This record gives sequence, C-alpha cells and structure tokens, in this order.
Amino acid sequence: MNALTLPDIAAQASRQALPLEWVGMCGIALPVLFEGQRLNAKADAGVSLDDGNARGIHMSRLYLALELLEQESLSAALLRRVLQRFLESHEGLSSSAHLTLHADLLLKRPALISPLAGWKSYPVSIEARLKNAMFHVELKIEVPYSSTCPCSAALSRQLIQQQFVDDFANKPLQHADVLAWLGSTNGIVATPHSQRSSAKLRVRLADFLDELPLIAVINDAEAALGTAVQTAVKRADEQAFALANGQNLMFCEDAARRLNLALKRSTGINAFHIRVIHAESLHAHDAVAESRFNWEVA
Ligand SMILES: Nc1nc2c(ncn2[C@@H]2O[C@H](COP(=O)(O)OP(=O)(O)OP(=O)(O)O)[C@@H](O)[C@H]2O)c(=O)[nH]1
Repeated sequence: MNALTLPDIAAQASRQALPLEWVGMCGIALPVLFEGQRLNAKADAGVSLDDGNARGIHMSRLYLALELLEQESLSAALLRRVLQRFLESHEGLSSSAHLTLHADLLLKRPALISPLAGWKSYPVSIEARLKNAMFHVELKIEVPYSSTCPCSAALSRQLIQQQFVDDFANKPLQHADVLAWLGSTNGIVATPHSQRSSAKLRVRLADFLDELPLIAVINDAEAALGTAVQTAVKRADEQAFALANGQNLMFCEDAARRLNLALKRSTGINAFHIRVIHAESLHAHDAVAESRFNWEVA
C-alpha cells in the first residue's frame, strides 16, 4: 500500500457543518531553546476550523511546524513564524492559530551571605495567537516567595512585651539580664506565622517586543516582593533570611500592590493580571489577592 491509497478522513466532508474555535494537539514534548537553556517544554498547538464542512484539520502539519522551535532561540518573531506556518498549511480551513509552550525555567540564585548558589525552578507558559495578522503574546510566570503576616507579628510583639513585664516586674533593669533574657525562649515567647507564597503573573506583551522578558519579569517580581525563597542555605543565610522577613512583613494585599507597581514600571508590558496566594500556616485555606491592569478577557 502506498501513500496515494491511504484513506484521508480529514479531507472528507463533515456530517454536521459546524465551525470550531480550536482544534489541535495538547502536551506535545518539545525541547525548546531559551536564553542558552534547553527547556523541556510541552506544546499545545491549534488552529480554528472555520470551514464547518471540513471533517478535520491536518494535525501533522502543525506538529511539523513546531520543528522551527528546536533550532532557534525563542522570540516573539519565531513564535509568529510558527503560527504563520500553521495558517499557511491550513489555507481555506483556518483563520486563527494558537501555540502555548509550558516549561520550567531554571535560574541559578546566590545565597544571601555565603558564597553558595543553587537552582530555582519557575513554571512558565508562553502563549501566542495569530488572527487576521493580529499577533499577541502572553506570558504566565509563577514566582515563589516567603511572606510573614504583619498582624501576627504585632500580636507576637505584644506577647513578648507582656512576658517582659512579667519577668522583670519589680526588678532593677540590668543590661546583662535583659541581654540574657532576649537570648532566651522567653525573649521570643511568640513567633509570627509566615508562609511559602506564590505570585501567578500573566502579562501581555507590546508588539514591539521581540525578546520574551521572562527573566526580567521574574527578577522584577522578586525585587518587589523582597523575600524570594532560597536555594543553598547555611546558617548565616538562614539568619539573613529571618532578618529579611522580619523587615518585610506583608499581607497578600501588600504583595499584590507591590507587584502591580513593579509591572507598571516594566517596559513592553501592555496589560497584566496578578494573583498572589499566601498558603497560610494560620489556617488550612489560603489568603489570595488579585490585581489587573488593562486586562480584558482576550
Ligand atoms: N483531524 C484529526 N486527525 C487526527 C485525530 N486523531 C488522530 N488524527 C490523525 O492525525 C494524523 C495526521 O493527520 P494529517 O495531518 O491529515 O495527515 P496526512 O493526511 O498524512 O497529512 P497531509 O497530507 O499533510 O494532510 C492522521 O493519521 C489522523 O488520523 C483527530 O481527532 N482529528
């Protein structure tokens, strides 16, 4: 049997003449290049099926167009070329093309004090759409960080004050005694709760941007949040982290506002959606805040 005799079901007429908004494949394994890294990505590739009479799209043509992403470093222009290929290979069938890449970006991060460093993994998605020559790119980035509750800190301070009053009642204050007390468990009779937190950022890029600012957005977000989670940690690093958290008390509302201001300062971002999640240790549910700028559902 040769190719000429293979049945082509996709080319048949559809039994129900009905266009479809998105048809394609999800979860295609793809090693993509980004900033010198080979990312182990999963691609979702699709087109609209505007011709309601056509039975199906040509999945293999989308799959083969993805090959471009193996050889060249990721950029907006490259994504656009891939989407153009999707449409060229579906002329008469499709008017919009979609590609989403999901991957973990690995960045090496230095410790706060010691000369150590370690890798942090940031889940990212890059979503590109092409329709009627209109091209859009949206990035999704997850940034983990640490947050300490300001209310809990104030309540803890009050308990420490009460303990101080109890322990030093009717006693002359001696510097050495106070110093020893501060180093005892009574000197920190209550601790504020803190949590591993997560910022889920979605940003829409301006047309003029060719480079995908994943790393810049991560760096800006971590700088705005102040207490990024650490990698390699010695005691000196842990102590510096404790100090940084003590100086950086924040509710989820504070985190969302800081990120809003940081993203507004970034060039090349037209719109964004921020969702911060503080996985509270106080209770079994999360504290969540959202902030949007220029964000309409696309
Ligand atoms: N459209 C469609 N194809 C599917 C689906 N599931 C599996 N396929 C298969 O995907 C394969 C590739 O499809 P095509 O791109 O049309 O393959 P082809 O006809 O050899 O390639 P062209 O000659 O370029 O059209 C076919 O063998 C389909 O049967 C589905 O749900 N929809």
